[in-house]
Amino acid sequence: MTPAQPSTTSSAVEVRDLHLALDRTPILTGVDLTVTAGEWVTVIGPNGAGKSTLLRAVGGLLPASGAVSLFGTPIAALRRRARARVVATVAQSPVVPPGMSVLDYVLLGRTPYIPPLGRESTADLEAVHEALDRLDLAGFHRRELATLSGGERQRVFLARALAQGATLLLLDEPTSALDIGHQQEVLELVDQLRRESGLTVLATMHDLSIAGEYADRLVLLAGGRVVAAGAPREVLTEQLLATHYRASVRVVDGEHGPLVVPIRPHP
Ligand SMILES: Nc1ncnc2c1ncn2[C@@H]1O[C@H](COP(=O)(O)OP(=O)(O)OP(=O)(O)O)[C@@H](O)[C@H]1O
Repeated sequence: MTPAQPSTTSSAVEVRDLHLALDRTPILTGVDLTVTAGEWVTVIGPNGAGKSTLLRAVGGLLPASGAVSLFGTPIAALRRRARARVVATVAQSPVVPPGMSVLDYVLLGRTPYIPPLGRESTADLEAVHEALDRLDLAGFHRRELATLSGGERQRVFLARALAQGATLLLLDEPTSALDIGHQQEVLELVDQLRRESGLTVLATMHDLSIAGEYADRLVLLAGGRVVAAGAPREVLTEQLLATHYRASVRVVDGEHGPLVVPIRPHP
């Protein structure tokens, strides 16, 4: 099967009336979501809202009823290798194979390009080293992944996704373990790739100010349903955040979008 290409349609992700249950518990109910090619959409929402589950369904990692299409092709019609060339996922806590080096882990991102029973090519190794360089990880390639700090490991997970060369990145809280400097570095890099290579980004985030600064649109998920969607200014309102997060916040104007400041409710 020919991998879906972003040029065939302007819609990168199309989710219609998605219903998903885990262990017979409904987790997502009637979710609609569209991400245009080249767009950055971030799903926000309180703990347990269903954000990770939604990303996993979009990546074809969980069966769901309703329709999920990537670049105009129903996800069920994309075979595993074809899908891996289109979409790369950075999960919240990926499984780390014991004893695996950073290089071998990032090389897993090249699996869709390596023939069955074949070996990696020079181009595969170049892609791996380029991804490591871009994530400030040059020199780490021989290290055992398990010995890295949480933030270093999170950058390795992202390096694997970049090495995969997919046109759609699904990032589940990609900066949760990063210090503020590496947070900015990683998000700026993703944004740069988006501008240079037309990458499409669907992310989840808990830091609402950062979510609003980088995303074109935000989708607020609560109780497995979309309760608000639109430009950051439309979604990051004190009222919506009070209702759905039960949080006391002030929203102030920032240079690149609204900034959400938590205010202690009962000083
Ligand atoms: N196998 C399962 N069986 C039943 N419920 C599950 C199962 N896996 C996940 N859930 C529940 O699904 C809900 C949504 O989980 P999910 O991880 O998608 O939420 P989230 O919005 O990403 O949360 P967080 O912000 O805490 O990471 C949670 O209430 C979780 O407990």
